[in-house]
Amino acid sequence: MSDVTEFDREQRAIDRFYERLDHLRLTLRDKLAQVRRAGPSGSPQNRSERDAFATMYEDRVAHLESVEERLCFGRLDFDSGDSRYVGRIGLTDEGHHTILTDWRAPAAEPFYQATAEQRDGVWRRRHLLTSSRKLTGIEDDLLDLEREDDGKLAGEGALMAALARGRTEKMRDIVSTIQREQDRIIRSPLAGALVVQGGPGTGKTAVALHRAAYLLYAHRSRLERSGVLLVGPSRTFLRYIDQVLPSLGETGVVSTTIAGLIPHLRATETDSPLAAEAKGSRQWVKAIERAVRARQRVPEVDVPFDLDGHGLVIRRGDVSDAIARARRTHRPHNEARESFVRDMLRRLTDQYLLATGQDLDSDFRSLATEDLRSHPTVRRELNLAWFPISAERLIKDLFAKPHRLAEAAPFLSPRQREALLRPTSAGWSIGDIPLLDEALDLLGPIDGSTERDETERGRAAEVKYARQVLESSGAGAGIVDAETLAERFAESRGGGDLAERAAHDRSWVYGHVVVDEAQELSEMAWHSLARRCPTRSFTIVGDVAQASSAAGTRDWRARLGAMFGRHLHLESLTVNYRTPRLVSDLAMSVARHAGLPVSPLTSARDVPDCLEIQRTSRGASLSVALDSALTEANSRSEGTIAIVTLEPELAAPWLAAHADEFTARDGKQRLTIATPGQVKGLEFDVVVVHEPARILSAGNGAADLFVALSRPTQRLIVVHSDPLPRGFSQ
Ligand SMILES: Nc1ncnc2c1ncn2[C@@H]1O[C@H](COP(=O)(O)OP(=O)(O)OP(=O)(O)O)[C@@H](O)[C@H]1O
Repeated sequence: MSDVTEFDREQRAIDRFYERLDHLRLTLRDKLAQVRRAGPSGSPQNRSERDAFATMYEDRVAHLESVEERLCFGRLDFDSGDSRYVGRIGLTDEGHHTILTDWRAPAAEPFYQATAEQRDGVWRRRHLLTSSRKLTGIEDDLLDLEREDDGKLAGEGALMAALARGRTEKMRDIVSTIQREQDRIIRSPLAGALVVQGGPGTGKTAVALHRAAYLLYAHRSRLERSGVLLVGPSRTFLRYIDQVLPSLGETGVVSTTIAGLIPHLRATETDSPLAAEAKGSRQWVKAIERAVRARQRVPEVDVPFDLDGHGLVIRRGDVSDAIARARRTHRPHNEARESFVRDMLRRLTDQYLLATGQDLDSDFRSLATEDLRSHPTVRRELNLAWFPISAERLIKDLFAKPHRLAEAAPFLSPRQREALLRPTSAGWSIGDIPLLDEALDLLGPIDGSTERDETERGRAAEVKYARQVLESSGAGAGIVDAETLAERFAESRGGGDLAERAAHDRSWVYGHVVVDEAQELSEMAWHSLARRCPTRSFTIVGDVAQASSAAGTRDWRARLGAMFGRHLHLESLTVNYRTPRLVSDLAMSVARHAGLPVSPLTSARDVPDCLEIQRTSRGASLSVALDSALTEANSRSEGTIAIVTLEPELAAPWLAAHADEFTARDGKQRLTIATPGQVKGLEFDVVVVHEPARILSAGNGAADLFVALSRPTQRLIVVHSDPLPRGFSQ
């Protein structure tokens, strides 16, 4: 279907979209220039207003810049004779008629959903392949002629071209080739928790990111202000995916790791599997509460002391009452301490005034209270009764002092307790982060200031101010509402954009949370995330067969059932878009032999010569693996290569000596040498797996080997001197 006239006609349509895009860009740039030309003069209100509009225009220009590639990628032809073009964004002509439909709009849905069985009035789906602004190919799915298309891939040519492309260090969007089963997940309702289980390469990450973009489009007013939180397994992974959402025109997503949930801390240590499992239990919610309560203590006996020659007593009964009253405020420990101290000082002041024969409302009352506040015995005893403490100190003490751990966490076995003990000087691990998070919530900041209240007060003030600006100037009418303008004001005052501010505010409440590689999360990590999204609107993607953390899960319902109840929905993805069939079958065979709970998986494509197994003599396998990577680099001008080994540090000197040979034309490194844990979620054109049997027998064995074997998009090379694990030949 690519005769010249048809081709020309489509090229003309594409030209028109770019013309319109250029026009929009120009208009916005003009507006931006006008705002900037106004310069830094005028009242502070005028300046803020101008800054706010400038930032908004800049954002919109950036958005329009980001849709340059594959602006339009599809067309739908209906039985009615109508046709509709589908692209990255929606465009209208001068008369405000839609000429290009945003891929996320309901009108674009048939582009991804229509089949010969269920055509939705579509007789032809056309894929437009472009390079820069030029049409390079047309591919048609004729739906009214096709039957029996179950399992068929939509736009197979376009899809295969996308899958065969060499990889870079950044993931790309898949907007033009989203498949039906993926689209259904992307467009699922916002409410509830959607869990997507799928084997390696089934597009879980891609789907999760496109779903975030879809939700921001379909529920813009709800999500724009609260934002979306994206949780990934590592910083490397977050860097790998960081271009996808901007290329879909979305920037309101905060990405982080579990370790990054507490911005000022770094998790540098690795827990033993026993410690990781022990720290993951949800029972820590109660344990931390007990640990906090242990810092609220009634003295064993009454404590007498003397003030100005008058004998006074810190009575156990008073302390006990004051503790109970302070607890009833339901404030965090460090904040409620103020109530406790105030209450105790009031009681002691009464005692003092009575002892000195003065009225309880004497003028000396406040002086007496101050004397009591600074009395060494009173200070010591009140501190002991209600100890101000930071979250870091609370958790460090728990793991350094066996009696504290035993008191707070009686559910731990002696072996687990032993595995958790460590000196206070030790660094943090990922497993500590949710415990610290819980402690921060129960303790509050140590100086007693309420960060959350301040943030909220600040935000309300911004909105009020923005409303006044809009009312007084009328400038924003129809373009921006007060809340959006308030966000801009906050930005122009150096507060950073929404994503930035949310990322630095532990108490930020998100409208939706997307979790990738979710099988790794412990119960406590889920508890931390639930706090950040009380509406429990989640997209959760992962593969239980790839779970390598001892605190991770192999059963979604068992792990998440209590948290989401009947709002938990399970979906699955079954087509592997990454790995060539032979390699995928090998990875699955090894995983099955190792007893992993693998999901059904079929590969989308075959690639000739995609598997090589090299046996070497003992001691030579690492150098053979390195040489193989070099041979691959020399034989292909582009694409990425990884060596997956338990000993990446041994290869470092070799890599330093050969760095040039792995440098791509654009100066980027093409070779990665990493452990299986470090390549989780990533993919490379060529993967060299070094000594699979050793990977299998190490800590997280089977899952790690499954991850390693399922990373390549083109070719897998296995280098070994130890015998191969079961499942390699069958
Ligand atoms: N519909 C599609 N069109 C084009 N490419 C796709 C499509 N679906 C997935 N892919 C590609 O397949 C590869 C694997 O996708 P992705 O990384 O999202 O898989 P995954 O399920 O998260 O894998 P893993 O569990 O191994 O982390 C990526 O390169 C992705 O772009």
